[in-house]
Amino acid sequence: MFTRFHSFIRPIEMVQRKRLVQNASTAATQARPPRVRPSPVLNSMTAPGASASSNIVVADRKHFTSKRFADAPISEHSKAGIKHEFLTDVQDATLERALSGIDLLVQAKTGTGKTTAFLLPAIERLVSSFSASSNVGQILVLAPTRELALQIEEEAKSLLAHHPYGVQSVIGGTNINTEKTRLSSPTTRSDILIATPGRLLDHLTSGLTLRPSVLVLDEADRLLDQGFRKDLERIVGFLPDRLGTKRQCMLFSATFDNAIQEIAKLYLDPNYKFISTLHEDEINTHEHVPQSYLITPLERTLPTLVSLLKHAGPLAKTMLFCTTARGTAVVASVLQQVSASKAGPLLPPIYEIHSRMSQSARTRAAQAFRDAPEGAVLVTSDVTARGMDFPGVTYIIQLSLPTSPAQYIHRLGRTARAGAGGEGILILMPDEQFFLRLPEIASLPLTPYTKLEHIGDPTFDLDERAIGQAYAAWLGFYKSWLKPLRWTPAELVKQGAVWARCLGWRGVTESSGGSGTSGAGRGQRGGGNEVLSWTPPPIAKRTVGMMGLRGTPGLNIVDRLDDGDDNGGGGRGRGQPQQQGARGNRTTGQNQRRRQEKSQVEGRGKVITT
Ligand SMILES: Nc1ncnc2c1ncn2[C@@H]1O[C@H](COP(=O)(O)OP(=O)(O)OP(=O)(O)O)[C@@H](O)[C@H]1O
Repeated sequence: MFTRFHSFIRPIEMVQRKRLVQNASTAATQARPPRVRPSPVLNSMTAPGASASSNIVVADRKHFTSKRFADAPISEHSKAGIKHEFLTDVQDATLERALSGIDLLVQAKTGTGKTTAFLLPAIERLVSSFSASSNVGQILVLAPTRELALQIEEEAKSLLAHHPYGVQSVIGGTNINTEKTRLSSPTTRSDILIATPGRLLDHLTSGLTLRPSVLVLDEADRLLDQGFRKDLERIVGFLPDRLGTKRQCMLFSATFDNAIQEIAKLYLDPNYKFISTLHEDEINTHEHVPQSYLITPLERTLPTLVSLLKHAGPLAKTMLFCTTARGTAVVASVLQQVSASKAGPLLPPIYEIHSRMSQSARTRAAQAFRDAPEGAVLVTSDVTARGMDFPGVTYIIQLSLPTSPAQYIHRLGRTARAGAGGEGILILMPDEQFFLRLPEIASLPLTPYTKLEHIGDPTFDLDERAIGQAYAAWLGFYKSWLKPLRWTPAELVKQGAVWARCLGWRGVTESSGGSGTSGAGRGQRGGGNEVLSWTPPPIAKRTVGMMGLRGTPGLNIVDRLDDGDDNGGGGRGRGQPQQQGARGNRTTGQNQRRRQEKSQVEGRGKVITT
């Protein structure tokens, strides 16, 4: 479980943010214009409530200092590449220490400029050890998701615009041979290498040699949790000894969990510095972001969602987080249908992104949402929960339980970035309210949501197979939460049936004898003698076994699903993107890692495919 980090990491170097703010306000009257010149990104941001054409509303200047990049101890080439004027507090707190070459562990709120904070000193390291030929991966940056790796690559390109160095990324879901060609090309510089762990391992195991002088772990707590830990250990095993090469290591995140204490020792020099721009007792989200929760019965979830989107209006830029990849696909499909229906409310264009899509479809969706100046909804799994910097996001809706308090904070952090405003809404069903009482969440300024409009019951017609997949994914997700939910496996199955019905599963067979394996619901119809048997979506025996639900009443167990996918996966729901990807010549190991890279979140000890 996520906890504050300060209490156990030593040596701790807390940055006095108050002091920074004071300095900033004193200096503001002398050196600084009344309002900081907005960055290009800020220029495209619209605060909630403001129309897209209105000027930016800068909601929170707290994380900016009065120090200018123009005065920073960095090369002129770097200065020329920076699009910002003033350093944020995390950039200020880390720059000189990072330049000195010591190892750093850095915690700062979401959207406060951590990417520049690690890229800039790393680039300066290249400047001080200039080599006319490319030193592949002299700076190695690891990121947990492909989208984040691509985003960091873009930022590095921009910072390198006036330097002779180059940056490349290696990520899962793309053709590995093309990457190999790029990395070995004498004409392409790859001084900075941004990678997702699985794909980097593929390269290292097939002969790539790296001797990085700087290693950065972005979203370090995520990279060091169970899902990636083994890969990380193996990657470091391929690198030369840290002491021998004087490799600098920097770990960045907005959150850290207990596991990092042990892992940090493996990655950091004993004299590392811990830098936090959070105060000991400060809450870990932006205070100016209104955050509310809405409790709604499971069967009202989808109408509630439509109501929220309607209330947000056609100009809102919304990220809607769902629990699993399958769940994301099905919610996106529902919203697309509601949006297409003439009788339904006017909704902005709906995009979707999750790990069941091909990488090219993921990249296209991310780009389309990024480019949307206003009025767009990205229905997303946790693949975009961390680090993604989509400009102008005004609303974050979280549908059902986030996998942890840390994940709630990261998802919320997709809005209100770089001082802009935003709003967050968490939708829970009644049994999920325990989440609000978890200490890390109870301390946040979460208030009940009151502005819900009546929306009626939007109609939609989902592919039966898509419903079946979403149902199985739902059971898998909630199976790992049984204890706090106080559900028995039988209750879980009962609730799963409610979810399937909510998605439009009919599953009614009229017979006098019932359907054998199910018995999820039976009733009399019209006062006659006809027995009505309600059957939930079929679920493969093997999946039931893997979920530990063998013997639980109310399941419709079949030996195999018609599409031959025991895990309730593989098929496509109507309107869903194709799942083919650039597969190249993959080995079994690569395929395994590809699957692992897809499974982004460790939900309470279980890997959940997001
Ligand atoms: N000094 C600055 N002045 C103005 N804007 C900045 C500055 N530094 C970074 N930004 C902008 O702020 C936004 C957020 O930056 P970034 O993505 O690095 O945040 P982060 O702290 O890494 O967030 P997360 O924790 O979500 O990964 C980006 O659009 C970036 O261009």
